[in-house]
This record gives sequence, structure tokens and C-alpha cells, in this order.
Amino acid sequence: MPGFATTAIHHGYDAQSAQGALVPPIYLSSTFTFTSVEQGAARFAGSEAGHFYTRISNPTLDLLEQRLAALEGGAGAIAFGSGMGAITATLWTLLRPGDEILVDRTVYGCTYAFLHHGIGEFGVRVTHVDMTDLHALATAMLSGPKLVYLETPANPNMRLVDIAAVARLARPHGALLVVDNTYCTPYLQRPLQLGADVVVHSATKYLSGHGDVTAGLAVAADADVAQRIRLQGLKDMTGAVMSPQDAFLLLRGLKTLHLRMERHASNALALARALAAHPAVKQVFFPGLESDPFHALAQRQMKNFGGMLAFELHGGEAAGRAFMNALRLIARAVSLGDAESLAQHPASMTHSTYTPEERAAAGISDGLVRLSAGLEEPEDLLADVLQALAAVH
Ligand SMILES: C/C=C(/N=C/c1c(COP(=O)(O)O)cnc(C)c1O)C(=O)O
Repeated sequence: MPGFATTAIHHGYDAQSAQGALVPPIYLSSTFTFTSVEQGAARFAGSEAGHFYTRISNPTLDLLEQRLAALEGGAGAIAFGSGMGAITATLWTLLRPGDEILVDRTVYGCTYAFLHHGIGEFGVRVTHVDMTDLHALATAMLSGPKLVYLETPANPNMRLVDIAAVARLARPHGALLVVDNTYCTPYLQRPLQLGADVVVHSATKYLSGHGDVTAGLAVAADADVAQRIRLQGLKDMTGAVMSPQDAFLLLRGLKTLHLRMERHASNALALARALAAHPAVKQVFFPGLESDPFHALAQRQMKNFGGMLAFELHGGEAAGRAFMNALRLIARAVSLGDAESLAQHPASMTHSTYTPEERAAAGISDGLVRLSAGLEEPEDLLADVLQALAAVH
């Protein structure tokens, strides 16, 4: 079996299938012709393989899907126009009115909003459980949930959940486990190999890696589940299709993912250590710090500690705002996983969909600052952080 980088660069493509083109072509066509009416009918019926309409499948999207499925170790992948497209299509497909979904304490703000103000308005019961407490999760499983959902590390407070332990609790109850693997990518962690049934990604982030793609992906351990997400969640329920151009940019991003994730991780560790040593900093949330409560789990579950971190200053929200406003190199922007380092304020930005009470319950303080460590020279990032800390301390 080829290794990760070789798979990310080569899997699923034969240049001779495209007139020798080393780089896969982009199929922009939104529709595909049939040699006969009968062939068209067979393709719609699924009795004959082949494309018929890009919202359902497309050769460029197909290659990306095959490659990501190989990287995650899944049976099938589906490409979407955003991470929220992947998440909503997956959950609309797998849940029905009357079902219960168990969700970890902390998830991305728009995921939270979809659960409580989207699918939660259609008869799905949303129950939050602190999945770092496996006893609490085991108790919650007794209500017979249909699905268990988590992010690890969680956006934005860097809580880690033991995927294999959750899978061991969910499977006997017949509950499906969906893991959002955006923060790690399959380079750092492969949830399907730990017992998850579906992985979802905001491919807007590390997978594309250059801040110029908005996209999502879902990968299923079971081919039938993947097909259901495609033919129900994508085709009929959301229509959240990825553009072939974005698929092309994602295929390019995947080629360097293994290199970028190592650099993101080394920069994040350097920043976390510098912040932890600074008197203005109250607490740093980064599993790569030996003092982090999730350090041991991260060592077991992740190949490296990733490029995301968060921290609080002793001066609380006001100091956090002043710090971010004092940054000169690190950009004040949401999103993450870009070559450019980014800083944002979850309480007023990505997690402003939570009420203050809900944020407190999710462990998201008003003073929390989130950093996405980019690919810049670590010395330059450290200099920027230290000068901004000096401005507030
Ligand atoms: C502005 C966006 C941020 N995040 C997004 C996100 C999504 C949703 O992914 P699209 O944004 O729909 O591609 C799904 N899953 C996770 C763990 C995410 O962080 C952000 O945090 O900064």
C-alpha cells in the first residue's frame, strides 16, 4: 500500500486516461450525454455506472472523492460546496423526526446553529453530552440515540474526545458515529479507523490549505451510507455541490497536505510554548503542551498536535480584543488552516450563534482568543505575538 503522501499525490489517476496530462483535467460540464435513451435511463437508475449531471457526480469531483476516501480509509466520499454542506447533507440523510442525536459539549458555531435551529426544528432531539466523560456518555446512550456527533479537537477550545472509546460505547446501541475531522485531516488522525462511521470536513481549511476554496467532504466507512448521502443529502435535500474548479484546487492542496500539517504543528507548538510562558497569559489550550489535560490522548490519537490553539489573557475579553487589534502579521480573520496565520474571537465571531449561557455550557469563554498557526517563519509569528502581548501587558 502506498504511503500517505504518495496516495495524496497519485491515487485514482492515470495520465493516459487524459491524453497523458500529468495533472488531471477539470470537467466543467454540468451535464453528460447518453448514447441512447436507454443508457440515460440506466444511469439514472444506477444500473449503469457513469455520469449524467454534475450535482450527482462529475469526473473531477470523482477523483477527489476517491482520493480522500483512500486517505481516510473509507469506502466512499462525497464532495460538497462547503463544510456546512457536508454536515447538513449527512445529518439530513441519517436522521428522521423522532430521532435523537448526542452531540459533544463544543462544536463549531454554525454546526450548533444547524442542530438547534435547523434539523432540531424538524423533530430531531439534540442532546449535548460532555464526551470527555465516558460515564456520562454511557448513561446518555441508554436513551437510544440514532447518531453521535463530535469534533476532536473541538473548535474553538481544543477539547479532545477519545474517538475509539466513544465508538465502543455507540456501536452496541446501534448508534452511528460522525466525527468532524476538519482540525486534524487524515494526516493527523483517521476516525474511520478508530470506529467512526462517517467523517465530515470543512475542506475550506487544511485540505485545500490556501484560503481560496470553500468546500466540504464527507467520507463513509460503508459504501451504502456514502451512496445514501450522495443520492439523498446531496442530490435532493441540499444540492450543496462542489464546483469542479474547487475540486481541482483541492486535488492540488492534498499534494502538500503532509508537508503543511507538519509546519502548522511546529508553528503552533512554538506559539503555545511562548504564550504559556508569558505573564499576561492566563491559560493556553493546546494538546501539544505536556501540561494540557488532553496531552496523553493527543499522543495516542493524533500523529502530531495540529495547527490550532486557543488562549485566555488575565485581562479577559478586553485584553483579548486589544491583543488581536495589536497584531501586525497575524491576520484578524475567521477560518483556519490557511498558509496565513489567523486570529479570531470566537465569542463574537464563529461561536456568536451560541447564547452567552450556551457558550458558558460549551466551555467557550468571552475572553478566548483562537489562533490558526500558518506556514510563516516561526520567528516572525513569535515576534508578532510578543509585540501584541507587550501592547496589552
Ligand atoms: C468561518 C468558518 C469556520 N469553521 C468552519 C467549520 C465548518 C463549516 O465549514 P464551512 O465554513 O461551511 O466550509 C465545519 N466544521 C468545522 C470544525 C469548522 O471549523 C471557523 O471556525 O473559522
